[in-house]
Amino acid sequence: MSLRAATRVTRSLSGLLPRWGHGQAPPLLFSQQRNNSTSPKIRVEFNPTSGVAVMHMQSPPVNSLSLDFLTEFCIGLEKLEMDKGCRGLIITSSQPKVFSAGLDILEMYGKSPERCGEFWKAVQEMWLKLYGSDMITIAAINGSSPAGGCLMALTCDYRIMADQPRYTIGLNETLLGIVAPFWFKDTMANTVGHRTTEMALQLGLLYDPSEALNVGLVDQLVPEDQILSAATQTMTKWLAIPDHARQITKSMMRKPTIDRLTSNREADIQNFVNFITKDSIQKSLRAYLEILKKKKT
Ligand SMILES: CCCCCCCC/C=C\C/C=C/C(=O)SCCNC(=O)CCNC(=O)[C@H](O)C(C)(C)COP(=O)(O)OP(=O)(O)OC[C@H]1O[C@@H](n2cnc3c(N)ncnc32)[C@H](O)[C@@H]1OP(=O)(O)O
Repeated sequence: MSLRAATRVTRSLSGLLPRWGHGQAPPLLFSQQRNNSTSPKIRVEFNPTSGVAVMHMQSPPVNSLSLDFLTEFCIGLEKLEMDKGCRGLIITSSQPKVFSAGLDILEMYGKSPERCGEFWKAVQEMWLKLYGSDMITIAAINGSSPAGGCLMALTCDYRIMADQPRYTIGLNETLLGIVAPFWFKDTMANTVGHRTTEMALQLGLLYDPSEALNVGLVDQLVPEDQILSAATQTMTKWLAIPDHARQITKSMMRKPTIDRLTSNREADIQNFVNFITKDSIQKSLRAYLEILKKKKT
């Protein structure tokens, strides 16, 4: 059964699930240790001659955005941002078939409100740093990229996706019974327009590469083995533009969206915590996690 079809079963499944109290962790059925490995989740290669860095996401199995991952990502990004010699950043995945599976669902399931707040602050930080980056940012999407993974790609200046029909990309939050926050929605609308975003978000649409190119969610498709060379070629074109003019233009386009979150950060964290710790939402997340597990059997 496809994940999308399986997700439709969530509603009928949820009636069979046991209830648990607000803020109380249900029995741990899932491995909560997976992302606690101490090996680096991000590998950065910087070429001082070209001024371009390649960030490889290497957090098995699916580069899910855990608190540890996001912290490492932001530290890496900050270091590159402070290095005046670094003008461009390509983000890609070292994991087979997946760019990023989006937010780590285990960070949102059975966690205390304090921990959820800390996690959400890190998600905001990743978006603020990447969307507001002075560097030229290119996502080399060499695998599926749902929800938060799609957000990460949308936050870059340019998106190249591997032309592999089984890969999908989109903000599919509603399929999990959750809602894409306003700044996820704004980032998508800034890229593909209001109408496409409205429909995609309500239906939780996951696009294959050709559909994603058609709606403008990605800018270019290439065979998977050419993704880094295509990203490097595009980067060369962007590097030819004087930095200050490009950076001011980028800031002019993105500042109103960034300001909207910056001036509502605390309220946004509170909204997230209130929403995600609701019994009904925890129940949906649990059912979704079970579906992900069952997919294998
Ligand atoms: C009133 C308004 C209030 C607003 C409040 C805002 C609330 C909004 C909150 C949050 C927004 C949410 C954003 C998100 O990003 S949620 C995450 C969404 N992600 C997904 O739906 C992706 C799910 N995963 C997949 O579809 C697939 O795993 C895949 C296509 C990425 C890869 O497929 P495949 O290679 O076949 O791998 P498996 O499915 O077998 O997975 C391997 C392994 O990884 C686990 N896993 C997958 N995704 C996640 C994840 N996102 N988080 C944690 N773990 C994940 C999966 O369970 C398997 O685990 P294993 O069995 O232990 O190996």
